[in-house]
Amino acid sequence: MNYTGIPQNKHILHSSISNKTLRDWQGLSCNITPNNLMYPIFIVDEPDSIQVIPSMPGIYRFGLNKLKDHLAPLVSKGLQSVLLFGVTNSVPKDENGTHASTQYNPVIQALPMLKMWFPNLTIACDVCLCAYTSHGHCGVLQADGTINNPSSIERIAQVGLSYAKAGAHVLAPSDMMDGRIGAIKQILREHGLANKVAVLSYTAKFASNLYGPFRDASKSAPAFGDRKCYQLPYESTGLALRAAARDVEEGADMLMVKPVLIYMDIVKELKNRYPEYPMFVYQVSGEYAMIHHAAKAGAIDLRLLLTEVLASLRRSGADVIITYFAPQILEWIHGKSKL
Ligand SMILES: NCC(=O)CCC(=O)O
Ligand SMILES: [Zn+2]
Ligand SMILES: [Zn+2]
Repeated sequence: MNYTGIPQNKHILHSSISNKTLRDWQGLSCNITPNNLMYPIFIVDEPDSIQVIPSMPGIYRFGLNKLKDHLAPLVSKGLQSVLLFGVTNSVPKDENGTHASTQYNPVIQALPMLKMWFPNLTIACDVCLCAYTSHGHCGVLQADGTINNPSSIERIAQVGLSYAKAGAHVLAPSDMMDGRIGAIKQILREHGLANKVAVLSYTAKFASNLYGPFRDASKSAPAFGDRKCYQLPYESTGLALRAAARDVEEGADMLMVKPVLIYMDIVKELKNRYPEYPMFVYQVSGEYAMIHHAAKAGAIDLRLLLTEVLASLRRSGADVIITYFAPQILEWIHGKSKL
């Protein structure tokens, strides 16, 4: 025995983790509740169909008449929020994405129904043109094929307004045009909706190789070129920070990093810089596919790995995780008090 006062026991860590409650106390800020989840949904313009998406096993495109049955069990398990994407098969596409803001847009049709069926569900709408433009780009183009930024943000603001008028609680512009947050905030103010509708900015949306399955799901692949002139280069922390400063300045209510698993340094940095803002992260289609296929091949255990991934996202600073795994996670939360 040594009673000299030298704190020999100070670095014994096992005492903090020797039972489950003790371990839980070490990570309470990483807990996952239904409030930490947002579920992306594809709504297709064929009211009675449920369409398989081959590149995203387990995820479907739902027609308007199939949405209620899909969502009701999830809402009863605690689902708090959804992120809506429209997918069009028969709606004519044009240069300006005209039907992104008309009744042809399946999201605009679905909003009043969803609000009636699920009055406590918070509904966010992805605001973009790419599913409605003939060229498949996220903005309006000039004759030489480059982005016309002023026309693009005018259209994006109009699309946002039409979702807001149809009942959206949150507008999430994913187009990555300069000035879109300010343009949306301005049009909401002009129509008396600024105090009712929040703006979740896809702040740091990187030009990633992880979006492939989504483009298949939403039929929004660009007809030519790529999105590198408006999405962020993945090497650039500097542009991600400038994008966040810009969006905060323009009045964004919530921030997002997308994709997430290979961008967690950015999540941490943005959360440290903007602790006042809820931090959203989007676990995108390619991340979903990688985890799904690894589990299917028997390389990893889906539940164990996903639990670890979710905890690590929370640890890095994420408040809300947008994930295609939401139904699965809710099922686990529902079956057990803690994930
Ligand atoms: N605005 C949404 C995307 O661009 C892609 C999301 C995904 O890959 O899941
Ligand atoms: Zn887009
Ligand atoms: Zn997008």
